Amino acid sequence: MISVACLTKGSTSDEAARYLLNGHGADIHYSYHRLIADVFLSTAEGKTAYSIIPIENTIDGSVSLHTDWLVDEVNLPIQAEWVYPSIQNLIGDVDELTEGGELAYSKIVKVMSHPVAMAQCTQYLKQHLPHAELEHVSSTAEAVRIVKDNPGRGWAAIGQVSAAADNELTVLESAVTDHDNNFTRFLLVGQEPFTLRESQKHKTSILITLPEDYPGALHQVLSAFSWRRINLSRIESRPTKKKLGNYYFLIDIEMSMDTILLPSAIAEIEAIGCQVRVLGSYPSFKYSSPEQL
Ligand SMILES: O=C(O)C(=O)Cc1ccccc1
Repeated sequence: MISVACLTKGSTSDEAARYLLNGHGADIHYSYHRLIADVFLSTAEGKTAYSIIPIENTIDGSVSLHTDWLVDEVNLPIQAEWVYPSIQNLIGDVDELTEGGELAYSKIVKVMSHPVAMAQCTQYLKQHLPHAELEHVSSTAEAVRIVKDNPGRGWAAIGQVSAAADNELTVLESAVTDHDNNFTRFLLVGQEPFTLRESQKHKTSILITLPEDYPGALHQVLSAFSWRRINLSRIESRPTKKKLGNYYFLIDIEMSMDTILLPSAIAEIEAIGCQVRVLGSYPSFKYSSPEQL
């Protein structure tokens, strides 16, 4: 049995998790949490083998809060990454929010969702629901549950079809996301390597803190990769939170730690006085169809 911690049942994370994990003959047990902090802590405290973390979005970029948790609060290696299309829908009570069989935008006074899902629907909300109050909650599934628990108030949620069904609500308008190619990158974190399926691609994520007294250190870091022709797929700076103006760099590398090249690049970077922390070396899965990665 593989135990997995995830945001609320019916959340985008839940659907993405099922896409990666189900259908491989393994017995998966999900434990659901309202807050991403509790998703992380479940595995950090050894209650579950893995946690599912949404980490980056096509529209919004990095989910900073989750990145910070991964870096500052827990020490859980990344064991897999995959992308999943996060298509959101407008959900509510069909009797309350329609008129003559048509969706009545004017009846909606408040829309609730997870901030990332809300950001994915910015244009839609501006165009159709400029009058509605927007409220961020801990997940799309939580938004749908709150709408269900507050009938007659003109509230709607942005979330997943399965959450609408679980709460006996209706998808009033489907695919309200502004862009069709809306993908979210998810991470599977935990102590054990992920072996459920084979991947074509492997990645390594590292965190680099530059020495303060070494001008041009970032340039040196990048050149350690470039002359070895090692491809980087992401570089992002985040404040260290220890001193104003101090940053670390999060770098995703399209190569496994099992190669000779990558450890030697890291050794070169350490030699100039950088601190390097490997966040994980892991298989990367590409979304290809609803059935298969
Ligand atoms: O709120 C959810 O359903 C989540 O799982 C977080 C999220 C929201 C939007 C895109 C990806 C993940």
